[in-house]
Amino acid sequence: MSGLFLPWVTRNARSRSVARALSMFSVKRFDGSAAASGSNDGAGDGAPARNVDRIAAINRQMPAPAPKRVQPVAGKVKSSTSKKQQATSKTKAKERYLKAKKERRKARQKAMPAANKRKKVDASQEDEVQELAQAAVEEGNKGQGKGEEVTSSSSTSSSSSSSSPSSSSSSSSSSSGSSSDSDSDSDSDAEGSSAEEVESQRPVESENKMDVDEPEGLSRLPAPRQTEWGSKADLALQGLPQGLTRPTLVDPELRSSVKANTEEGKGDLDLVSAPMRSRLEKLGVSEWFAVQTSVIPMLLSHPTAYSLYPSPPPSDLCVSAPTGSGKTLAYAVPIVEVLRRRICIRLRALIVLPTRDLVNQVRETMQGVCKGSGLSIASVTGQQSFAQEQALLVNLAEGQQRRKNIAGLVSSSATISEEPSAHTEGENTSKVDILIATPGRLIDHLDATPGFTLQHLRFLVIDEADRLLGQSFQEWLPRILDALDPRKTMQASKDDASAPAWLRRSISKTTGVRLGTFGEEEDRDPSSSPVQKLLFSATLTRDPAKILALDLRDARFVSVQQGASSGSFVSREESFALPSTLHEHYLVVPSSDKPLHLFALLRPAPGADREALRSVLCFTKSVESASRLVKLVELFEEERAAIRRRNLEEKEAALNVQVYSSELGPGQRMRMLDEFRNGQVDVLVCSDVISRGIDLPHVRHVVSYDVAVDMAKHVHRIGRTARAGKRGDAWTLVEEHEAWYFKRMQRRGSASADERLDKVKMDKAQLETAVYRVL
Ligand SMILES: Nc1ncnc2c1ncn2[C@@H]1O[C@H](COP(=O)(O)OP(=O)(O)OP(=O)(O)O)[C@@H](O)[C@H]1O
Repeated sequence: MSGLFLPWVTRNARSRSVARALSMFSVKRFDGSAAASGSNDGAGDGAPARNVDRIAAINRQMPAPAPKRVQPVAGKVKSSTSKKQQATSKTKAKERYLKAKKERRKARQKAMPAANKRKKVDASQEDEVQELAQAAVEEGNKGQGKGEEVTSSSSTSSSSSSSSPSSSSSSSSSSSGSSSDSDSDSDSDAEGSSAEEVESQRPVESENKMDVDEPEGLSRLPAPRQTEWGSKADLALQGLPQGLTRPTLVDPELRSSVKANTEEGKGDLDLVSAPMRSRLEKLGVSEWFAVQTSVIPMLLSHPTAYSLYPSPPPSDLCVSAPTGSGKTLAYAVPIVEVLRRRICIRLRALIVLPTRDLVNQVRETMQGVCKGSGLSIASVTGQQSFAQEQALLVNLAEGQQRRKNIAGLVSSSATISEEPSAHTEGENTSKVDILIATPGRLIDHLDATPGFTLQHLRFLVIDEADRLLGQSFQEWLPRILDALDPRKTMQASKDDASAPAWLRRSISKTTGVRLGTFGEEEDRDPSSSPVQKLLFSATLTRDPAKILALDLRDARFVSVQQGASSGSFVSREESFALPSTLHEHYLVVPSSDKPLHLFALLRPAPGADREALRSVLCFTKSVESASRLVKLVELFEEERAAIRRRNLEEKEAALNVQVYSSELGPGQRMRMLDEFRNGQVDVLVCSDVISRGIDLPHVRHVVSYDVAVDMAKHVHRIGRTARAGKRGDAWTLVEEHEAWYFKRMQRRGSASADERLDKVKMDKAQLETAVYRVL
């Protein structure tokens, strides 16, 4: 049944708000099964079975329909006359062929020596079978040439059917019926089956259907296959630096005290200064996490680590560590430790992040760590006007003023002609030591902010590197690399903290006095950039093309993952490590029952053996789905409250469910995150806009209402909980037709998927009770 048909909604006086909400979901269809169950259940309004169907009918509008494979129709329509003609012509051809074949064999046997005769008989029988099949095919092709339709050769003989392609398809078509039950497949394979077994369990129904109907003579194109990651050797061959093919593996359980190690001699982490330690302790950091324990010494123990223009420059570093494992401090602490010794302000550290929210978050962390160091920090994301950001970055007014003052001091003949333009790098008037930026806005400033330069950069951090390296807008990466290249910014490489280059030249010309420089500016090697590049992500992939584009120097790769200490790490090159405190559950559900399952998680039936989920971050596939889901949950809540009132049950607080989306203004987004942090919002529904990097320590549960499109996205989503060693639970609602793909994604994307994943089953009673209490 199609068209707008919602009899139960209009009949049910109690559900006027349901009808209102439904009209918002623009319900266009109410299919026969739901209507039938609504009218046949014989129960009054609010009967459980009927309500389940009603909700299912609402939800039918929510998920996008799964794409269907188009079945080829060629070769399907066959007239019975042509089939008979074909069968007759084939039989005759076969007879003719057999006769000729028999005669040939006899002649051969006569000519053969006696000893060989017995062996050859067997072989010739096999030949015969093959030639029979060949003859049948040839005959069929002749028929095709005459405009006859070709039928499957499986009908000709049992032996030939085993070798002909069409017969194999017919046998697989019979098996497709049994293999089509993807749900039962997903139910049964949770324990202990290998990745290969998963491959063999792939639902083959649609493929085999296509085989059955394919016209003979057309060879099928190979099925698309996902690119496999190469072995270490393969990666190395593709030009990946050696250091990246051999990761330094770090046990995620590794910890060390932030307090200075006074008893057992100096440890690597004792390189961290006392003021920094006390600062961290004030921030609640008493021990270093694994990624910090390994990365901080790597960055601070190099002989030239504290130099602003290290020569030789230290190695670049790529770090992959689970979500919530403390990667931000792993780079923030060494940066502040090195830069706190600087004398004059230059832009020395640039941290690039993919979103404004992440920039704000990292800026706050940096400000916390920097406090008392004298370093200045700024961020540019486009949230402020361009002019405001420029005013934060460079001190143009001061630079212009200085030029004016100097013009008065130095003789006019010597200075005015040499005075560089306001854009000259030599007149660096940076107001910040550390800049945190989104790539687009950074490029805008490189283009249009006079005096803004990256030539003094000591650290370039690319956080969420795999995501950023996948973005090419404004050619941000090559532009940054160009801005770092000293050969391209040579002109201003020897400026001075107190006197710009043009002034030094002018003064030495007129007075003969050579002005000194602060620090190591004079000694820096103009052919190589002092910048150390640091890449971080929980899902850092070593895609050679992207890595090579970064022009890394002697790069090393640190990977924090389970099994590293025991040596049991196997070379699953691109598998992602997950926090050990994360518990992952999934529910295989019919698409139409997804809201019911979510609601049953939020409002479990009385007596259910699990607690209601609160502090939930819920991911949907789009902003639109997020808004609709929020409306649906609100509707459930309204009805639930109404029933409780009528039943004189105790009043209970309604769930506060909100949408968080990029469509909200920056202020609204910040407010909403604050409310969520404070516990005012119970469920925050969002698309993948905050799946990466956002640190909301109180998030106890993550629900993937729609399955993530790939494992990397899944890892970032579920990584919003179980952070900093706390327990967290992730729940994924998997539609029946997605079950196989979900499991394959899990097994390919992370080791120990089978042990980790907990399959949750909700019986109908649990769902019905939940719904009964709603409507
Ligand atoms: N040594 C530590 N002791 C206690 N808390 C820490 C420590 N290091 C980091 N944290 C806290 O852990 C949380 C997660 O840190 P952070 O955001 O740096 O994780 P991450 O590895 O960058 O995660 P993601 O990959 O999701 O971005 C933060 O709240 C941070 O304050």
